[in-house]
Amino acid sequence: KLYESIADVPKGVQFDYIIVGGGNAGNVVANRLSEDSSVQVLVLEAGNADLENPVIAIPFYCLRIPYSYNWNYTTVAQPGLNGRPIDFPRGRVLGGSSAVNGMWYSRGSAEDWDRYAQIAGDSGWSWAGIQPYIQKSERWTLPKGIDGSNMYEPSAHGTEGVTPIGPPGHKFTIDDRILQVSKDLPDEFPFNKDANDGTPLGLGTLHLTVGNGARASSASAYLAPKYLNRPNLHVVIHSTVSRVVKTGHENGKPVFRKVEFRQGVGATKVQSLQARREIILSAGVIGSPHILLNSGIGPAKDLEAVGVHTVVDSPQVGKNLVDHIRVAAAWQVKTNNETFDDINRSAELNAQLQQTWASSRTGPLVNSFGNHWSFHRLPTDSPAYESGVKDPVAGPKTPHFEIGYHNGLLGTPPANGSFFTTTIRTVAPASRGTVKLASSDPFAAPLIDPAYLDNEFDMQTLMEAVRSAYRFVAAPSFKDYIIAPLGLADPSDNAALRAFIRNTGSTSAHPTGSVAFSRKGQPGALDPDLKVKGVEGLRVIDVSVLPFIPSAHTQAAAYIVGERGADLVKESQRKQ
Ligand SMILES: Cc1cc2nc3c(=O)[nH]c(=O)nc-3n(C[C@H](O)[C@H](O)[C@H](O)COP(=O)(O)OP(=O)(O)OC[C@H]3O[C@@H](n4cnc5c(N)ncnc54)[C@H](O)[C@@H]3O)c2cc1C
Repeated sequence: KLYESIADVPKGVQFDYIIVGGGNAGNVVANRLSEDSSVQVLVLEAGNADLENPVIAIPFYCLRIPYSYNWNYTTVAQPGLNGRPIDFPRGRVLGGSSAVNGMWYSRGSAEDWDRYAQIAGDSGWSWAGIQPYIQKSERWTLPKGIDGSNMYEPSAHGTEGVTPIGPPGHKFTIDDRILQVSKDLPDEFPFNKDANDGTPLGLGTLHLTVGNGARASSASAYLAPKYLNRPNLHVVIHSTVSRVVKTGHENGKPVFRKVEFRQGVGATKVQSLQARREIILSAGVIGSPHILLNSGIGPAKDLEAVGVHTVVDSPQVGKNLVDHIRVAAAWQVKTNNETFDDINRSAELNAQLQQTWASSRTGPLVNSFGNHWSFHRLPTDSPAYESGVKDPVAGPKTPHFEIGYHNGLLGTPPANGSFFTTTIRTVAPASRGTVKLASSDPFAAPLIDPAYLDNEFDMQTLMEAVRSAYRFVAAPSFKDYIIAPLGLADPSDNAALRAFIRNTGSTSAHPTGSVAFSRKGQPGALDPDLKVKGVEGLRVIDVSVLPFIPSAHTQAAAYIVGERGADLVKESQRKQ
């Protein structure tokens, strides 16, 4: 059941598992662990639960989601972005970032996952090893009126899982023009029917976590009423966890089976709860390392610097933060009343479309903010290879960068004009950043440093990616459509291109890696079974566990990590 307050949970229940964070991965874990009716599962989520709010439920409004559903983090000043600190969004609502994201669903390359397995020394993390978890999480669903041919490879998709996933449900006239580029420029933009089959390179139709025209989040899917009604599943919102607390020693290691938390906005009282088996941190790439550091599990030197007592010196906690740096390039296009700029500037049109959405779940509001993506390798003669930085991709079939295609301006357009935008991101960056404590106050925001563009490899990748986007709009099928670029005039002017990237670069909101796994017995934050090294009773299950960022949008990884993480917990339980 969903509770507003811990005081409402039936008295006397002893929780076997306490999951911190009812986000993307956390709700998957909660669902799977509560399949066993003999265990009691508690989820503590800091945010509220607001799935019916149209701004969350209507896919097209994903760029309008207000700050009240967000942790409102800001990075530290980024030297690679000309000293700018930037917004760093993370969902703070039941469903976590899956309730506020753009819903694009991509798994990365088979090589990404095979590298995880190799790092972990655990074939369960390989591409072959994760297939059962993809099947468990995915329920491939074609939207009304979409036949889906040329949009996916059926053998790569599960139809029996929990989360509805499918191609966009509304076709724009520009869609044919975009796909025509794969015929105009087949060497650079080869057609790829399905980027989710382990080989993402090429241009094709993207996939979305949308079902019956509405956003599917881990809350709407994994906490659907039939699951939330289980008598052994308890989800409490408005509960911000500050620390895990040592409760004793087992096997010569400190045990952490207690959480401290505050309930409600502005509350000062700290409450605590103990789990019989495990505490599972699913608080995300910032929340999970933040809680560990607050608890004295982290690099001793950094903890002492802010006056936090070290319980376990774990140098890798909070290290290895990686995100996909991105820029957006936009063009004014010949007006055809077909771009979504009109929706973004007309309240009247919005009202009409909302009615259509509500009555038939059709129309442009069933889409996110783009229908196509393309994934690319750097050319073999790229100056990136001369940068002295090791090529960060997982293998030869893994992309270095991605271009997303958008049928309008992202954000509020001017009063007149129609636009086309590309979002351009490195999907295999070399940069590595940190999450650190700002102070010993466990409720103070941590210091977030993604270290964007701190190396020439990433800069060269993004420069090549921007040039590629400009070549895209110069393709025969596009060039009659384009009027003029809005920002950067000429991407062959290297100085201007660098300045454009440093002045406008921002987050893709895909950070991973801040509590990463490594081989058992090797330095690192977690073992391959996601247990915190050097500790008993404590695991992390969210995208912070991935030692490299996947060459993909990261929610698919959250579902996969959640599914496999839950199985690993069950396996430990069986062994006990
Ligand atoms: C704006 C935005 C757009 C994105 N777009 C896409 C996209 O289109 N496609 C894609 O694949 N990915 C996208 N992503 C990324 C993707 O959504 C995330 O990588 C993924 O959902 C992360 O899952 P997670 O379980 O690791 O963390 P989250 O889903 O962020 O879950 C963490 C949860 O823990 C809670 N929490 C944190 N700290 C505490 C605490 N101290 N106490 C209690 N609760 C706590 C949070 O409120 C949250 O609910 C986007 C992300 C954002 C923010």
